[in-house]
Amino acid sequence: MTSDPMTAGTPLAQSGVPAAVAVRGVTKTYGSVTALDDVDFTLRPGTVHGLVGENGSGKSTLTKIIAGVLPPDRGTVAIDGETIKHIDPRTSIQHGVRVIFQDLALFPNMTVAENLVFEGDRPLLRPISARKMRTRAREALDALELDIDPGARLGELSTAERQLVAIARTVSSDGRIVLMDEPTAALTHKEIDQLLTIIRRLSEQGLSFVFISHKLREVVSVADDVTVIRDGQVVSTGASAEYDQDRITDLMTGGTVENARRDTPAEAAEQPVVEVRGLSLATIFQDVDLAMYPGRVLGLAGLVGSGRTEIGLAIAGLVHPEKGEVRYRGEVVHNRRDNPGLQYVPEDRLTEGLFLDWSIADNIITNDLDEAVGRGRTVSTAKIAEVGSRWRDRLRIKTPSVANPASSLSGGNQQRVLLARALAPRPDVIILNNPTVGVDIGSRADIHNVIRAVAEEGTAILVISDEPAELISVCDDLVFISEGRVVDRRRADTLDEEALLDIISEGGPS
Ligand SMILES: Nc1ncnc2c1ncn2[C@@H]1O[C@H](COP(=O)(O)OP(=O)(O)OP(=O)(O)O)[C@@H](O)[C@H]1O
Repeated sequence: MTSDPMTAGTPLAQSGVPAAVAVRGVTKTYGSVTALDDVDFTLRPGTVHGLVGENGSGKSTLTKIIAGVLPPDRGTVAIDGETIKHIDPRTSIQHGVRVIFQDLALFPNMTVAENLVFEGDRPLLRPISARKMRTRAREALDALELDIDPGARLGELSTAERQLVAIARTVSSDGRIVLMDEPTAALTHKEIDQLLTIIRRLSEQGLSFVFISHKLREVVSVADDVTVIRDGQVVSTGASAEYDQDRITDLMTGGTVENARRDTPAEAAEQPVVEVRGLSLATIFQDVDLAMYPGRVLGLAGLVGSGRTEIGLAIAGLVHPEKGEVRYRGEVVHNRRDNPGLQYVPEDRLTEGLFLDWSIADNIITNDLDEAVGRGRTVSTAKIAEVGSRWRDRLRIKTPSVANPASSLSGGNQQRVLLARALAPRPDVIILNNPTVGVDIGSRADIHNVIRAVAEEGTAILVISDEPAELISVCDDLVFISEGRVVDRRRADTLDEEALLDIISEGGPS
């Protein structure tokens, strides 16, 4: 274990003022897995604290302990200088701790105002008046200088706006210590800037934030302090000025991560496996033409909301276009859902992806049941375990046993199970929607290597992504989508990140 002797485990002291949160000597195990091992963590009041680490390093477990959702096996949690004996969610909330989970825990069918003033424990017989609710909602939105209509239904807002409503609710309900897990995963670059500005402003007003993100650039820019966890242990903690992305990456992974660019193969000579012509659906996408070739990785670049996901879904047969056609090996396909040669990996693994109660191995094998047939032509549990273990090793899924439920994995490791499931039947076309969302930097390089290796084997791959570095590093060709239309096509090796970002944000060639 590499550690940073200068700072490892050193509490960030601030003279005279008690820490907003002080975690001391916390250990937490799940069965044979030690998720946290004697962890110290100090959140100074009025600061933003970036918490970083690879997938499965223990970040979510630490936030759950501070939020009182999980009891520690050993160690203590103090809030504002008061050590809390048996921390539970109610005590943590009473002390001003609020967690903004990735799913935001808001109510899409209620208005913004109703979401803002919702109190789960308010007696039914004492409802709040509509006028009071509007006033309180307005105040909460104004406090963050947000231009959002309190009467709008939450489900109609963009993800970024919902994120901001979640923060406004936290502030208006007297939250003072805010724990945010991957808050920017679904936001555009502009929305991320807006969110980070609001977080900075609120911290200057005295709120304290724990900010978990795999996007190290954001962490370095927004945080006052940084803590790096590796395998459940704090390997470094200190002022963010002492860190840059490279140093954090080294500390997280214990070594250097190489993120190579793909050696683009020679011009695609063969026939395309998939050919898309004139694909249109209402105002969502129009006249999309593209081709996917064996052994090549095509990137679909564009802003969130540009229509790129829907185009990917239409190619996968999960959304029905109104016009145009998709050909598979020259034949027009009518029901692509029946085609095991084509696999789609969704971005949202919790709602669209995994069977969380099933074992990791069962999740992987569902797509490749032939492989599970043993002697006597019955499904063999030994074979299922064998296939699961093979994929665990190949994608470095961090688990002591593939018999464990998928719910026992950290978010980034769940992402790998989804990928394994899609790759198991050896598809000849695979569509990956944001394949490394929520995945740490070391695992991202692993997943990129797997994508390249699968392409080498002859699979045609479509990668939908909003990460310029990812598109550049893994793709051969790029198609840019803006407002549902193809606005540009480039070979990836002719662009750098900046040029790519320019095309995406300007919505076409300059
Ligand atoms: N309910 C559970 N049962 C068993 N093991 C668990 C459970 N929850 C987490 N773990 C294990 O504890 C370790 C730490 O997981 P945690 O979710 O805290 O990681 P993380 O740093 O938040 O990862 P990610 O970046 O992928 O979200 C992992 O090895 C994970 O597999």
